[in-house]
Amino acid sequence: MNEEQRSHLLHSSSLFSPPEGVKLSYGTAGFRADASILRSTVYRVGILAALRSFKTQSVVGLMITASHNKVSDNGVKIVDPGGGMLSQEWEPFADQLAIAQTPEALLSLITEFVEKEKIPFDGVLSLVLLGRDTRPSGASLLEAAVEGINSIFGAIALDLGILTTPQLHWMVRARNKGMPATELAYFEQISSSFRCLVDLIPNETERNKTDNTVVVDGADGVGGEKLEVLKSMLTGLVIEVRNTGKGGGLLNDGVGADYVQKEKVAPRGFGSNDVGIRCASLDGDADRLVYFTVPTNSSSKIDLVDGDKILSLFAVFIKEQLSILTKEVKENTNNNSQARLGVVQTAYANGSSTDYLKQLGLEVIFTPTGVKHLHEKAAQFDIGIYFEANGHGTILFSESWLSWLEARNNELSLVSEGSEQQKAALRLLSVSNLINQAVGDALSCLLLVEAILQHKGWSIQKWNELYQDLPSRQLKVKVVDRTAVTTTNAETIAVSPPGIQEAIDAETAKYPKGRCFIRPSGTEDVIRVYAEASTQEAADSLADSVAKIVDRFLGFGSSNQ
Ligand SMILES: CC(=O)N[C@H]1[C@@H](OP(=O)(O)O)O[C@H](CO)[C@@H](O)[C@@H]1O
Ligand SMILES: [Mg+2]
Repeated sequence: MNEEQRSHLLHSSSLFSPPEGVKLSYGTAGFRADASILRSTVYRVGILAALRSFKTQSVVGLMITASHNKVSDNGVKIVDPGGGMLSQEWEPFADQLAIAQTPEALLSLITEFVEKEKIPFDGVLSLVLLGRDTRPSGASLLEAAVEGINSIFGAIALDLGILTTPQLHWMVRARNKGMPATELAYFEQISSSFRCLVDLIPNETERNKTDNTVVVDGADGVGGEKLEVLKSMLTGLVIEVRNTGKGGGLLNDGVGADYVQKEKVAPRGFGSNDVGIRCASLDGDADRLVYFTVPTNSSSKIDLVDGDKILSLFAVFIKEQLSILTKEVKENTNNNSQARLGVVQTAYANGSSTDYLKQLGLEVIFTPTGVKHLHEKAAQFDIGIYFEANGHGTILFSESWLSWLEARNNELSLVSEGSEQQKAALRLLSVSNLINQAVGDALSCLLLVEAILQHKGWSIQKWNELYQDLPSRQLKVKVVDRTAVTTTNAETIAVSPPGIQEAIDAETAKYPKGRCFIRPSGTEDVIRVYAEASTQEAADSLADSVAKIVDRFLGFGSSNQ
């Protein structure tokens, strides 16, 4: 870096001092905190994004959101060129940047890093696409990000305004593939592939049996707003959006997928008038989706249809279409077409869902929490389906398998246009266009769920009966230092503090079908406890006892203080 660049950086960073006494880290979803302390962090992530773009010689993204967290929080994360999360190798550098106390310290970190990573600056591209959710703090944080990007000579910031997180991921990926990357292109792609799937519904399906109306809770955030636009482009589906953010409701306040999934109650605006109706809920940045029904008008409790069940529905459909397609291939050619279909879950997946998926004959793999881990594993299959129980997930198709599928479809359209096999090929191609290949996307998942339910002629109740969830309970425990807990085996076993896993095991053994694990949250300053057992009372009691164990080992009254 030349002298001019160095002094520009020193000056620019002197306007963004880090908050005192706060140590933020680039967790499962980037940096997140109370919005009032985030300006310097966001500025620095702007610098990081510009460097990432120079390094990869590609377009990257920067998203300002705190997803399902409360409206006064905000956050920032980088989207890598492929549309996925920032490479994990760069996360430690993000942490160091965020805590550098002075402009000089910041400059020396950057200089060192640029040399170590051999980041090229001369005459090459650096473009960062920026998006933000509807939080009021978003506009000023976005300015800080732009300042950060502009502090690196040659880097260009392009503000795309208010977007869902998955839209930004999609646009970064599309742009790097040389495809149209506008919001309109996004809406057109997902609405037209939905239409293809609906057009391919078998005639024998009693279409009228499925109600084609779904009522969606928009969490009073960006998802509700975007769904209003998308719904006008759809045929064959009626979407009623509530909690759009326009009616004065507060973002994520008693609404949204996280609330619905964790509390298992109906969001604001849903109740006794909705008994039996198919309802869905998005989170604050529309990268999570859950479904639910209100079973009776006597309580606010709901029947939750979570991410595990969305995964199962997708798996059933994909497996079915693959078997139609490859049956033909096996009979007529030697083509090595057998797609490797795999499923990726985390320890939060309901035990019944895993049993069900294994019964279907699928390969099920577990990873630690956080999309980046799931995504990476799913990408190793020809078709990899991943979901977190909370409703974040997608289906990834490998490039090589998609090329095979396209060729096969062309072949079939010549020799047996309109055959069952060709329809299966077309359906799989449509799924690959509909479903976001970059990241979990509530809007595209909603359309895929709706298309599959129509295809199968299933009600939400029928779908929910694929298997019955084991009762579960999740709790959070505040501790002195959550980093004292380290885990292994996809987070199912606590390695430290010593003795805690033995205590958890002893407690779990008391409960039939008991399963319990703890882990430090990557987005909140808490230890999470998850328990499953044969009855709700037992799951509650197991979670409670283990929360007490956590408190005994690590709480404010413990000797670790
Ligand atoms: C139990 C749970 O729901 N954890 C969530 C939550 O992470 P934590 O690391 O548990 O705070 O937020 C992540 C980002 O949205 C999401 O990927 C993850 O699944
Ligand atoms: Mg989210």
